[in-house]
Amino acid sequence: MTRTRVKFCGMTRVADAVAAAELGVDAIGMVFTPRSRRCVAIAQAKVMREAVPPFVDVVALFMDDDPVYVQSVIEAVRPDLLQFHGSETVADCTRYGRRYLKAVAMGEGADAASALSAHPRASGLLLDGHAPGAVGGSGQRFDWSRMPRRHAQPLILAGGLSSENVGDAIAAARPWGVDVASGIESSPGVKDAAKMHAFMQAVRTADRKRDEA
Ligand SMILES: O=C(O)c1ccccc1N[C@@H]1O[C@H](COP(=O)(O)O)[C@@H](O)[C@H]1O
Repeated sequence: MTRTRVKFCGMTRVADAVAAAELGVDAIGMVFTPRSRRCVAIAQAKVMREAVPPFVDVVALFMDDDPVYVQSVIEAVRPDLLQFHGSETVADCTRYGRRYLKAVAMGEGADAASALSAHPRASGLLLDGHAPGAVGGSGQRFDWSRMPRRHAQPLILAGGLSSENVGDAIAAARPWGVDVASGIESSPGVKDAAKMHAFMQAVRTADRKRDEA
């Protein structure tokens, strides 16, 4: 039975994190890079972390951030996974001794195959839309046919997903997982309960269609 994994990213409110967990998400993302509109304070992240039930992973997202800051987040929030969105090398990602996801920006002309092979130690690779000049989490999608069909590590599709297009994205790219921030929000960092619910429904419908095909 197909079960596309789901991560809701950019959580800043406890109620949103709890609602996402109740909907059955596999992971909740918190953004710690100060360059993001969704950057959450460590104190607030600790409260959210405590509210997330077992069997739901907490993912801490960074983008070329100072290692001292990254380490302070790790110690305070105790995330299950790290997610790196910048130009971090393997050494930058592995220095904390934690499991991590590495994002690959799928801008025009990006070579997905070589970008993916550059991070053999990542627990998963996240292929993301890339809007020139934007930081990330900007709702920019990419051509899903560019997503490799097979790879040694789990591949996660991100960028501009919403309840309206995630079914088509899953049918086209058959990702191991999907990740969404802006498509489930009313404003940056503020999640919309109806959009979160509709997104999960759309994923499960797409999974059923894959099994019936
Ligand atoms: O969400 C952010 O603010 C963010 C900042 C910097 C790097 C990545 C960020 N979010 C990640 O972007 C993708 C796609 O987001 P969207 O659905 O297109 O808004 C997702 O993986 C977020 O984790």
